[in-house]
Amino acid sequence: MLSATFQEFAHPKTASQCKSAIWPVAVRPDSTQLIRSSTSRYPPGPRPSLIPLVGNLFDIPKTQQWKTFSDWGEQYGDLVMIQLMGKKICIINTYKAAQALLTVKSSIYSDRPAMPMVNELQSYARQRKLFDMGFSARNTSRYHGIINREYARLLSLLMDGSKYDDHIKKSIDAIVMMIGLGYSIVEDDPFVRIAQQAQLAMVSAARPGAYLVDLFPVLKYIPEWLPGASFQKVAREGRELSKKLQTEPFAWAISQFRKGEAKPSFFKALMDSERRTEQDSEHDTDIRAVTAVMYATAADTIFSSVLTFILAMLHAPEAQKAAQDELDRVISHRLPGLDDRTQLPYLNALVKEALRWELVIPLGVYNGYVIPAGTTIIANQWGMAHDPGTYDQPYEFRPERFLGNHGLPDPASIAFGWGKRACPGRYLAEDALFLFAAMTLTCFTISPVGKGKEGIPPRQYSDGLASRPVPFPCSFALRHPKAKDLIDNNLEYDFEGVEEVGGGE
Ligand code: HEM
Repeated sequence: MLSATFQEFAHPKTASQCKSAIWPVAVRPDSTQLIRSSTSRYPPGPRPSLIPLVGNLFDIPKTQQWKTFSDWGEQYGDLVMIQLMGKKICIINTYKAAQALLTVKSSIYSDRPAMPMVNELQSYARQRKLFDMGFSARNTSRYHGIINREYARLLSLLMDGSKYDDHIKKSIDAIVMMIGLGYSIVEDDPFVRIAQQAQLAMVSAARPGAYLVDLFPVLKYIPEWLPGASFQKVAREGRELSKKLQTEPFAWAISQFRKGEAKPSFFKALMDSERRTEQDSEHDTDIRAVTAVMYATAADTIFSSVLTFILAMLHAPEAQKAAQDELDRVISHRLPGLDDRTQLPYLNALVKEALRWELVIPLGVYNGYVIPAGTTIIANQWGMAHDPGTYDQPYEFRPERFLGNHGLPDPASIAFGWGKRACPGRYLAEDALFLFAAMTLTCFTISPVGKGKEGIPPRQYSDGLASRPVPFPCSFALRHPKAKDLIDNNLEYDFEGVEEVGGGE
């Protein structure tokens, strides 16, 4: 059954679509010739090297691999097969194929963790259920008060105009630590520092293909002093950081809980849950791991999506203006909240477009794929979001594409991954991005610092599992005197009434 689906996508584009235009084919003089016949059960792809085991190693660029994968997609079709060290890797470049292979058929994945380097840091498969419970749409809405309060403070800091990215990063750290543990961060916070280090180790460890151990789990048994086994060192350091991340903040949270002083949070919801008994050490181990994963994954991803939103506002001032007009029309006398979302269709479309325009996680890696046995799957999320066959003029920032009955895939269904391994923090991420956009656009105009087209910062993104814009200057200018009043009045507003976060779902 699956092979039928696989075969459905495992053919190249028609001759007219296919740049090489020689399907089925054997020979072209460059390294990207098609090498398989139409009767092959595998999709086509660039020709692997004749040197044993090297495969397509030298065809894969060291940075921004997703762009090369998209070029291959145009050349070979929805699915592209490459080889590394004798191992087959299938790249999915279109939403349609990803839906069929990764979502509809997601039950065929093994539960086996995808990447040993990452899983050294976050072996929490058993704990996924707790995550899903804590961050269901309903439970996430109980954290809205925390996000509101922090953003209200952030607006007043953005008025000073400088170091906007520092202010935003701290605000998101504060949100994540409060939601995760009920913890208020301080200047140069020690827990935030550990979370950042662990996150960095995880991100560099998870760069697809960065470490062969991702493809050959057996390599993890090689001692780290052997030449070429530097991944062992990274994994060891990652394990140490992971341990620190799991123990230090948790010890603080437990002491608060025992004193009866724990604030509503993900941690407290799990501690209060009916599943836990006083002597339940297994459940406590799960809570420790899962809260650590939460603050290691949430802050940087939300930060990246917010930076992309800001960069997009510099590239598409007319979209910014349209969202501001909508906000002024619908809510004029107060700051917007998440409850206003249904009244703000244009802003909703703008946030979707920000998730599509650049991807926080450009590539997803999946293992345990059954057919062909042992194939590693790379979901080229970036390629899917920029596929002109799905989104017209994909490099343009055009929220209008998501207005009315557009029939387009929701970018969230690409940006947050697939099937069983899809992002459990999706609702929190979307809410945090939406509220950031709504509050900042109500109060500020976001503009480039420089003049003219040259003043607009380029769309340059970092590499790694999670990508973000390289730092760029911009200005937040108050839109009108009333905006300052809105900000000042909200600082006095008491958002303390954050609801208890219940277990429930
Ligand atoms: C805009 C922000 C975010 C984006 C775009 C994003 C995207 C993703 C994607 C694509 C995956 C799947 C990775 C894979 O292919 O294996 C993922 C996994 C994950 N995300 Fe997010 N994420 C975001 C925010 C968050 C937040 C706020 C949290 C925590 C509350 C979170 C927690 C996780 C966890 C724990 C996983 C691993 C899930 C598993 O393997 O079962 N993410 N995320």
